[in-house]
Amino acid sequence: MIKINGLKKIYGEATVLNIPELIIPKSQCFGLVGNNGAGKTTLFRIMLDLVRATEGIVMVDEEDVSKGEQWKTKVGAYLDENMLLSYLSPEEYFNALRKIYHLSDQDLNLHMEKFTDFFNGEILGSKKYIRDLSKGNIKKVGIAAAMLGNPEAVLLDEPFENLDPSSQIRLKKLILKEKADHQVTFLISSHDLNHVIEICDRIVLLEKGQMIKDLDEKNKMTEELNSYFNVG
Ligand SMILES: Nc1ncnc2c1ncn2[C@@H]1O[C@H](COP(=O)(O)OP(=O)(O)OP(=O)(O)O)[C@@H](O)[C@H]1O
Repeated sequence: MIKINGLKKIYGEATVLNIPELIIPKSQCFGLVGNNGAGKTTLFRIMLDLVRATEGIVMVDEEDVSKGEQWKTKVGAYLDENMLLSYLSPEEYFNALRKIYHLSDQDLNLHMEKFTDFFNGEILGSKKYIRDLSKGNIKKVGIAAAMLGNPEAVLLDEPFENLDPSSQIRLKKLILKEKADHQVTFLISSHDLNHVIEICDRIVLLEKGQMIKDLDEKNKMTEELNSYFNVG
């Protein structure tokens, strides 16, 4: 379970995030939406202790992420290309992660098998370094890496961006299957309302760092989000 309390991030005079309380239970597929600059990436970065909050606390299973290390074995994430070792081939990268997570070759092979359709024959055996893959294929490496090591929660920033339509559909299936089979909690930020509405149990709408909607009824998500984003 992820708990946020009194979280604020202030840059100079600007408060870019202000979340009094947010609790994300185990196995929830949590969608985060909001216009450019709303604070989605900042929230994810603070949750992963990549950026320090000005005030407040993020807890993963009762552990403050800015103080402990144990949570790192429970959380996988892909925010951007900076999280990868782009000078490695995908195989070399996955194998390095396999060693970090103390997985066997067989564990890694089983994990890779889950991504066969998603990779579409373009990732493994491509004889390319990660940096030389297309943007969409780099994203696929990052997403597969985020799900390696049996994390309890996976944070994905704009996972559908740069993916072709078939890959977007395959990713939605992968997320739903991981959630159903292993009760993985997913936190997904996206500008694609249709995708998040389809797969998320709950969607929070951020505006200028504030949570202005917290929606958990499927039939209301479409109406509420369309009316908010319809700039007509
Ligand atoms: N290092 C920084 N210094 C100053 N301001 C920053 C810094 N990092 C982020 N911000 C500001 O924080 C606000 C939130 O940015 P953030 O990237 O979290 O938004 P976002 O919702 O992820 O946007 P997008 O949809 O465009 O990716 C923006 O106004 C941004 O300019």
